Order: sequence, then C-alpha cells, then structure tokens
Amino acid sequence: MISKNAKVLVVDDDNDVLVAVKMLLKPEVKEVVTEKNPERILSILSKDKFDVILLDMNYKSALNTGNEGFFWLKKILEKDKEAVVIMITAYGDVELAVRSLKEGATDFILKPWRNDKMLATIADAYQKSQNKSKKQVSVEVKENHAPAPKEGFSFSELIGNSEVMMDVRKKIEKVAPTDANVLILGENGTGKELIARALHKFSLRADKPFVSVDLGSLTDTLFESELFGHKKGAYTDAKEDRVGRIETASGGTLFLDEIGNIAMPHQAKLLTVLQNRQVTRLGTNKPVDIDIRLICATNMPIYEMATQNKFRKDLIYRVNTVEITLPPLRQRGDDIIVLAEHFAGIYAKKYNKPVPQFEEATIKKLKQYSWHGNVRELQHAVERAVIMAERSVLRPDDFVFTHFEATPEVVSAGDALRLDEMEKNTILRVIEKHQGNITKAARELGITRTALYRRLEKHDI
Ligand SMILES: Nc1ncnc2c1ncn2[C@@H]1O[C@H](COP(=O)(O)OP(=O)(O)OP(=O)(O)O)[C@@H](O)[C@H]1O
Repeated sequence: MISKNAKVLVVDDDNDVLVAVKMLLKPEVKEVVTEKNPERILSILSKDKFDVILLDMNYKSALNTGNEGFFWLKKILEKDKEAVVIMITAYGDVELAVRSLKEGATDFILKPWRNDKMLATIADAYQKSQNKSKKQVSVEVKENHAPAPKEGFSFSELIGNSEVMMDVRKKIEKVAPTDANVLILGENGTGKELIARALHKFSLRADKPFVSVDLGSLTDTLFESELFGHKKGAYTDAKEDRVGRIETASGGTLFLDEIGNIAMPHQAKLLTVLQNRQVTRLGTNKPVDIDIRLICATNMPIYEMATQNKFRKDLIYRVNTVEITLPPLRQRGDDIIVLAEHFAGIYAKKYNKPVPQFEEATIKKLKQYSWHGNVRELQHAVERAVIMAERSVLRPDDFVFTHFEATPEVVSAGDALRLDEMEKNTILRVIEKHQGNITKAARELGITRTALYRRLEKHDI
C-alpha cells in the first residue's frame, strides 16, 4: 500500500513508460502527473509539491552525455534538498543509478520492472518523504501507510545479527541484481570473499562463472599472463596458449582480492582493461571484448594510499561504485558468540561429537579477545576447541589464543606498565591515522567515543 494521499511525478521521455506507470499508480495514489520533457521539471516543481518523483536516467532528445538523469537529479535536489527521487534506469545504466544514490536519490528501479517491486519501492519512498516532512514541520499526522512487505532475503551462510551485518545484507540485496562494481573493505578474515560470493549468487549472473583472483599472491611476472592470458611463445615459460582469468570470467563475476597490493604499472594496465572492456592476451594484438561484473576487495587503506600516490585514484573510482565495509569482528558485539555457536555446530558434526555448549566464562573470554584474524581466526579457534575439548561444555581453557591476550587479571605489575604503554601508542597511532577524527578512531579501536575520551584523559593525551 502506498497511500491515497500520495502525489507522484513521473518524468520519462518514453510515452509507453508514462502510460504504464500511470495505469499502475492511479488506483493506488491521490495524483500521478506525467511529464515527457525533463526541461519542464523545475517549472512543474515550482507550482506543485510531490511526495515522490520518478525520474528516468536517459533522455533521447537531450544532449547525449549518458547521464542526463544525474543532471536533473542535481537540479531537483538544488531546488528542494528534501525531494524524494527514484531513478528509473535500464539494466545497462545501473552504475549511474547507483552513483545517483550517492548523490542523493532515494532509490532506483530497473527497467523492465516488476509491478509489485515498483509499488513496494514507491511505498518505501513515500514513507521516507513523510518522515522527512515530519521532521521539517512538527505537526503530527497519523496515517496508515505501512511499507509494503519486501521479498525476503535469505543467505544462510552469512551469520550475524549485529546492526552492521543487517546493513550489509540489505546492501547485498539491493546491489546484487545490478551490474554495479563493488569494492569491499575490511581486515583479513572479515568475510570479504563470502560477501563477494553472495553478491554473485544473488545476481543475474549467478549461473555464470565466479572467478576469484588473489592479486596479492601474483608475482610481477605472473600478473599479466594470469589476468590477461598469453599466446604460446609470448615469453620463455609460455609453453601453450592460455586464457586469462578476466576472459574466463566473461559473462560472470570477476573477484579481484587484495587489489591494494598491486604495483602501480599493473594498476595502469588493469585500469585500461576495465575502461576499454577489452583484454589483449600477451603475444597477440587482438583485443577481446569482455563482459564482467567486477568485485574488488582489500584490507589496505587504499584511500590513504591514493593521497600518497601509492594507489591510482582513477582506479579507485572505477571499482568503487558501491562500497561495502566490513568492520572487524571485535566491533560486532554478540556476533562473536552467534558465529562461535554456528562453527561449533559445523565442527561437532564434522568430527562426530555432540554439539558443545559454551560456559559463561568462555563467552566472556571470546567477547574480550581482540580477534585480529577476525572470523577466520574464530572459526579455527572453535574447530580446535571442538577437537580438543574433553567434555561437551567448552571452557575458557579450551581456547588458546595465538595473539597477544589482554586479560588484566593475569598480568604482573611490569606487564601492566607495558600494556598501558601499548594502549597509549595504539591510541596515538589510530588518532593520527584518522587525522584527529575521534569518531573514526573510536570506531577502529572498537570502543565508544566516551571510552576513548576517558582513555585520552588517563594517558594525558
Ligand atoms: N558472517 C560470516 N558468517 C559465516 N562465516 C563467515 C562470515 N564471515 C566470514 N566467514 C568465514 O570466515 C572465513 C574467512 O572469510 P573470507 O575468506 O570471506 O574473509 P576475507 O575477508 O576475504 O579474508 P582475506 O582478507 O584474508 O582474504 C571463511 O571461512 C568464511 O566462510
């Protein structure tokens, strides 16, 4: 249900689209105004107010820059920064649509659309417009406009109920069916590859190949032949023709892991391939067209690297249409326990043992530990505990950590001094990294801002 009070403006130069949307929306809303000519948007908006604006991305008649929708979105938001705009876009223009979300559009709809999905998206957008106007005018208007239920998203391998994981799931649901390039950021073992696979699994390319390349493990000499392929004899070790990984991924998804680790000259070559959407095998001069959805991941601070000219900015812009950041496990609260129980179930089955319980003290220990190896480290720790445990209740001693374990009860006075110093140095380093931004530093350290301020005071920083 949208709302019988809703007023919707639809702008598209395709008459068929206007007619179809009008027929669909008329019984659902108060008023639908359609407009073929985007040049008229601003004059329409100066006479009338709309709860939701549906805006096409491309207009045949206008200057063909490929992103007129983007231009008009800006104009609309300049006029009314609270305007709720849904972009209508063809499948191939998805990257632009996703970028428009960054620029302030509320949502987008892909052409051809499913009517139920279109109605649900408009209902959501209408709800947003009401929340925005409620914020502006403090008059309480009670209305029955519950958002329409959306299709459920289930990805049972992706465990975690923390707010961030919920957000990640929502993002996957939204972005997966598009062809938008995705950049996944996060420390080692936070689940970047798992997310990349989820994006592929829920994309329109799901039955095509998912090709994963660990760029960090490629030597300089292997980089090009592995990615671009080669012709027999192209260089000494090229004993036969080889299809590169990019070509193998054509039609499907290419996952480039550890993109932060590639050398500058290779960055330039990769950028050329991505820009031209063509790849040329070494030893040939015949470019081959490629059709890939690109997902990249890194644990490196590539934005910082770009400011130091260690990573190409233009390559970042090419790969980061949508960004998903996975926070470290230590910042995901109870997810640690949910994941530990999940892995305990898996390994109990694998090793033919009863599914173990976790003692309270064990839960406390797991939650306190820093998990620098993130989910991967937790997974291995639980596997080891399940194998080694003598009973079906896991006790703190069943978990032996390889990393430095900050358990205040067991440190001696000398250790405590060292700990203090390490804490101070870590805080200074992280604050410096974030150029004094306390919110960002606190987030990275896995503590609240207040807790960080307390520590600043304690260390006289
Ligand atoms: N949310 C999660 N739910 C269940 N399993 C997870 C989750 N996140 C990560 N894992 C598991 O943890 C392990 C590490 O995940 P993954 O390889 O995706 O991490 P990564 O960030 O790509 O690591 P790296 O940076 O080292 O390449 C995998 O076995 C993965 O299945």
